[in-house]
Amino acid sequence: MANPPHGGVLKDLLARDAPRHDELEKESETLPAIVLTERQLCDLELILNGGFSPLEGFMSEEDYNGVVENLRLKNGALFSMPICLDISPKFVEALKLKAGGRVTLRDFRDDRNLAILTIADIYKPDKKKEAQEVFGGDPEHPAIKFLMNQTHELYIGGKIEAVNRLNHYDYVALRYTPAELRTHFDKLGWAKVVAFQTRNPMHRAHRELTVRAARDRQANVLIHPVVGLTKPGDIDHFTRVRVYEALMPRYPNGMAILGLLGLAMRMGGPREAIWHAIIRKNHGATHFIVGRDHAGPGKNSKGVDFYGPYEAQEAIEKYRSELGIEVVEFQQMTYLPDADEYQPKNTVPEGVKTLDISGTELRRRLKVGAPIPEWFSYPEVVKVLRESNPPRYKQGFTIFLTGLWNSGKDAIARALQVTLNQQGGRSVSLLLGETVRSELSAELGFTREDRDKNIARIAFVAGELTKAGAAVIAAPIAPFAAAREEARHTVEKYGSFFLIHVATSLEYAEKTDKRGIYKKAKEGAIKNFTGVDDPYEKPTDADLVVDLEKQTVRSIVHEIILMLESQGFLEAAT
Ligand SMILES: Nc1ncnc2c1ncn2[C@@H]1O[C@H](COP(=O)(O)OS(=O)(=O)O)[C@@H](OP(=O)(O)O)[C@H]1O
Repeated sequence: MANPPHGGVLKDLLARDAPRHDELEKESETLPAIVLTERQLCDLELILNGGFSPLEGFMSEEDYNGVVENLRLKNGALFSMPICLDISPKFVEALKLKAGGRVTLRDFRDDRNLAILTIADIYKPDKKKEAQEVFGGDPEHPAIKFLMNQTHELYIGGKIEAVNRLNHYDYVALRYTPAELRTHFDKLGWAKVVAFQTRNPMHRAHRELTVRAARDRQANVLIHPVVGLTKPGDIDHFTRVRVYEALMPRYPNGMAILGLLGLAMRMGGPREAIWHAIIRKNHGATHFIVGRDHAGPGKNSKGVDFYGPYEAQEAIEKYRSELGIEVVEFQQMTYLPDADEYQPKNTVPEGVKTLDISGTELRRRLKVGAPIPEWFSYPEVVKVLRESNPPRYKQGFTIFLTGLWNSGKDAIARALQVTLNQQGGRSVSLLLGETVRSELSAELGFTREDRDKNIARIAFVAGELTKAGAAVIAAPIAPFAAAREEARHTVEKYGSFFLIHVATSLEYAEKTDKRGIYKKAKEGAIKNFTGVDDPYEKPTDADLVVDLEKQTVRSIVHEIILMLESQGFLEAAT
């Protein structure tokens, strides 16, 4: 039998309310609705499926205060994390929400009604106290930043009736509800299950650690990674799940299974560790691995750790007797090259050689395509990570040429396009000013506002193409520094951006104008013409400055190619 849930009864609201589904669905259509955010959706899913048992809804004021102050619900049960539905006073007023009323909770992704909440109370939390008591009070803590900047002023508490489960479209088969996992453990005949929480890719050390935990306790293993919300900047869950799937065959057959948990983490260290243990208990695990700095957000900007390395383990220890899940303390594993094995760091005798690769070093190696040794990770895991972190020579980039009309930027752009096509390896997209103006921005004129919009559209397209691995060459006039900076910012979310100022002088651009455009502009036939009666703000942040009066198109293209090559974009690593 799987471990009994927290509080004794699995609060599987979906199963409980299934017989009343049609009636509840009908009612949900008639009620005012709150459209849930991504984080609220994650919380709701775990309330609906019993992952947060004994909760049956979002916390009312008494439960909330009890949890913040003493880690206890009103009924005395241990619970360490406030699970609250925040709402703005304006919204409460607009929908005339009040205690006793009923409100539908809706999914923002597909507008489906998921639940009905019967309002117990609407209250103003003491956010300062919550920040201090729950997360430790450092204003740089991500959960405190979220609480202060993104969480609305009021919380709305009340019990929930389930209408529909959340729809997922990724890794659906691996997302087990607590009830499903419990059934699965029973079917497999697993009496003892060690759960392993992670928000990172797993390597050989993690495999050794979990196997060791299983061996010590004569248990099986549940790899239970978080795929809801983790720390900003973490490796995306798509990559991670492919990593876990690649790793699973490395466990002895029948020893371990993989299940995904749609939790929104708070990075709350000690409080979060207790919460994680309760969630795993609800999913049927009997043992839970708690590591060094478990669910901690690392260091603040002054380099100070938000939590002590063993604070989480100490917090758990304090509640050990009532947790109902045995905590297995994580010993950091280290590699002993002479023995070709992993050992807990604290058991390695002095003088014995050990090897480690830090997360930062791993990211560096992935970025530059440097080797990752087999003692550290399995080739199939590294392959997945490399696919998601291709080396520079496989990454997309944007070359953004800015300059006056007839500065030569279009000629350079076209010559660069064919040069890169000749090189091969990437598709090359050319976004000339005139093409964009006719295909994307036909309705725009040449006011500053319209020009800014035009550049923002180019940046959006360039960003998407860069993300997809293309070489993008954009060549608008882009006379304003702020818009160029914004474009850099947009593209750099996905790849590299090079600003090239084609600094050919106005005199030269005018002298070589075979179409008589400058003449027309000077005569007033074209208004707001850049360089004539509209400004051009010279870039101060260009990655390269070129000038067609002093250089040929060929030499400029060569300069750009050399710049790309020097940064690893053109040469395949050996
Ligand atoms: N007032 C004014 N100022 C500047 N340019 C003008 C203006 N009116 C029209 N054109 C023609 O529009 C083309 C330049 O547009 P861009 O998209 O590169 O400009 S911007 O980056 O949005 O500022 C460029 O067209 P092409 O020669 O076809 O490239 C200009 O000739």
